[in-house]
Amino acid sequence: MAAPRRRSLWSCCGHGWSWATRCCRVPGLCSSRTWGPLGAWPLSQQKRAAETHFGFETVPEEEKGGKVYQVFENVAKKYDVMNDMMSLGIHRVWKDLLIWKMHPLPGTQLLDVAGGTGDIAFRFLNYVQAQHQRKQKRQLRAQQNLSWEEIAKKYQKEEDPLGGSLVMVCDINREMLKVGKQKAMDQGYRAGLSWVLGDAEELPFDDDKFDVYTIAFGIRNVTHIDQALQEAHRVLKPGGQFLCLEFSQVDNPFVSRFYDLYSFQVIPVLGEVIAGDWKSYQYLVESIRKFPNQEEFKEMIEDAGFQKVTYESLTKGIVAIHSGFKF
Ligand SMILES: COc1cc(O)cc(C/C=C(\C)CC/C=C(\C)CC/C=C(\C)CC/C=C(\C)CC/C=C(\C)CC/C=C(\C)CC/C=C(\C)CC/C=C(\C)CC/C=C(\C)CCC=C(C)C)c1O
Ligand SMILES: C[S@@+](CC[C@H](N)C(=O)[O-])C[C@H]1O[C@@H](n2cnc3c(N)ncnc32)[C@H](O)[C@@H]1O
Repeated sequence: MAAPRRRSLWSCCGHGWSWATRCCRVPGLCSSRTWGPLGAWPLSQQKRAAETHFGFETVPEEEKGGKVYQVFENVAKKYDVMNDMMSLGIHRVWKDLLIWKMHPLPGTQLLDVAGGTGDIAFRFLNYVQAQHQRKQKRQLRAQQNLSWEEIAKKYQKEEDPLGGSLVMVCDINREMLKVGKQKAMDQGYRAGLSWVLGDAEELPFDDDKFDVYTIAFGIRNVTHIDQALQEAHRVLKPGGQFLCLEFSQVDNPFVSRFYDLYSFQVIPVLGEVIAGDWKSYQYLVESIRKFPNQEEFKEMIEDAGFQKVTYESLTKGIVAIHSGFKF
């Protein structure tokens, strides 16, 4: 069932993200004439203008999307190098673990929301390709009368090295997708990969379409997390899996002290030195603190209709992988 559309005071023009050429959430960029000033709405509705957080700042809900957009527009070009520097490469291990947990089989249709510069998508493609090759080799070895040369020939003839797997990277930010597409070209990823501009809160896909939905370090930035979770549930096929990799709550007071020190004293400095952007990295560490802990987020996933919801904390709870199923 499709989730109902929300209506905000500064309502989106309704273009939808699948074809909009401008970001409706960035103030001043939306070309639609359907945007209206607050005064155009009845007073009773104006009073209900909800507030949310943007890091430690309190902002009207309608402003958060634009601010988040600007953060990722600013950091897009330095995003990958920043992640390696800030995490000393640990983010790569966390992302690998997400794919191992998914254990996708050839033929899997994956939707990677807030996919940014494609790290999850590329790992998925590597994994399914390796799985498919292993499967082929096993099948061919079973035909014992074939020589190794014949096996090699058959193996080379195979047209789809992914065994029908597909990954759709969906992100709200044009600049992040641009960097991702360039990376894909440079690294030779072409087959089985598509890029779509879209909002996690209003996904431009039909119901029951994907086997797996992933969101890595993305959901923390979404204004209405409950809405994004409902959308995840809607687009998954029955039996489909939801997987989320996100910062979480550190479970050890000693680690927590150093973690805070490193987060607040080192990360923004690195942001300034490497990306020339202190504020975006200040937002990163603040947004981590505002995100629900492992148990609270588990409940939110259950509230969206997912079943068998579990989580695994990694690196003392610095991040967690949550999993759930649509039945
Ligand atoms: C704008 O929004 C964003 C921008 C982005 O570029 C990325 C994201 C989303 C994030 C990712 C895709 C993941 C990659 C990014 C990060 C991991 C950065 C966020 C980092 C933190 C929240 C801090 C925690 C970092 C780590 C666990 C990575 C490893 C770092 C260290 C071990 C620190 C080493 C640092 C030094 C030696 C420098 C000196 C340190 C100090 C003066 C402070 C004292 C610190 C320590 C003694 C060590 C720190 C200890 C810990 C952090 C605990 C680790 C515990 C265990 C391993 C058990 C995005 O949204
Ligand atoms: C920290 S990056 C994560 C990128 C990638 N998943 C990774 O693990 O490296 C967060 C991404 O979330 C995207 N994002 C933020 N709000 C979004 C929304 N409402 N819908 C879709 N993507 C969103 C940003 O544009 C950004 O690319």
